[in-house]
Amino acid sequence: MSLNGKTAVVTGAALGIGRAITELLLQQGAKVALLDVNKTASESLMEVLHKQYGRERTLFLNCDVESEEQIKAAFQKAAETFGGIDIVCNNAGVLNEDTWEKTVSVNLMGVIRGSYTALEHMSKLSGGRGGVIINTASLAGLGPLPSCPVYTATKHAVVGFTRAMAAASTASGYGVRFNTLCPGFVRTDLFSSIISNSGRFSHLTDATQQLVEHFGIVDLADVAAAVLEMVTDETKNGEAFLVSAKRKEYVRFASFV
Ligand SMILES: NC(=O)C1=CN([C@@H]2O[C@H](COP(=O)(O)OP(=O)(O)OC[C@H]3O[C@@H](n4cnc5c(N)ncnc54)[C@H](O)[C@@H]3O)[C@@H](O)[C@H]2O)C=CC1
Ligand SMILES: CCCCCC(=O)CC/C=C/C=C/C=C/[C@@H](O)[C@@H](O)CCCC(=O)O
Repeated sequence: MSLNGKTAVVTGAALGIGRAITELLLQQGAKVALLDVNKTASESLMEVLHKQYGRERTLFLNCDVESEEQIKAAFQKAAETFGGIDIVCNNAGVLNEDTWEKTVSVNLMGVIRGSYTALEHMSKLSGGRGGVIINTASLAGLGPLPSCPVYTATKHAVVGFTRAMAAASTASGYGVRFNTLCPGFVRTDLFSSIISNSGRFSHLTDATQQLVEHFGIVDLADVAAAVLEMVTDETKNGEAFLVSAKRKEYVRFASFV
């Protein structure tokens, strides 16, 4: 399915998974607003994207997802520039067990802030045309990563928040689908930071290495493809897509009703 005429916002778009998602959405025809705090990486990516896709289909906005003011201004600018918003990927995340309050602030509060701001533009109840929101959690949102308890907590919270928002959206008639991306290990800057950023749990690095060996390293292309599937398949709402090197599947959660 082509994304021609669709407009996307991706947070943490300059590097790693966010960059891969951005490039795939552009390949499929969407216009993309790239939100990131890393101005240097964003500007060098923008040079590449301008050459490949022209200047009209991309917009870089320097935006820290920890800031309500910056995120509101960035979404407003994206909506004005492209004429509305159809797809939002709340992807920005950090892993640091030392500065764990910041990990909660970016990974959880940033996703909540991004989702609520997105709804102001996308909900059919507030004049939007509906659409889809993909929140990046992790395999660590489904099971424990022992060297990173706070990171694990934020990712479990993203899964729970996104599933609840999907149900809330259906019950309220927002016309917006919500799905969670749960990648296994991906070779990015965040992945490389594990030893320096595990804080008081740095002695558990070997246990992480065992998990890496067990789950393998998943390709960025497979992660981005999972996002595209959840964006384009209109039957997907409230799903969590597990994408590791060995397993690619929608998660089955226990039902208590
Ligand atoms: N690399 C991995 O193994 C996995 C990563 N993830 C998640 O995927 C997402 C992306 O991670 P990676 O691409 O690996 O990381 P990365 O470190 O390569 O890229 C993260 C991007 O987010 C940006 N960013 C960080 N804080 C920000 C903030 N406050 N506001 C706006 N932008 C900000 C960075 O500047 C960077 O461009 C994160 O949510 C991460 O938790 C999930 C599973 C596995
Ligand atoms: C090494 C850097 C970390 C990179 C950041 C990540 O988000 C990587 C994600 C990897 C997390 C692994 C978590 C392991 C979970 C297991 O405990 C297992 O219980 C998960 C099982 C999930 C399932 O089968 O449903």
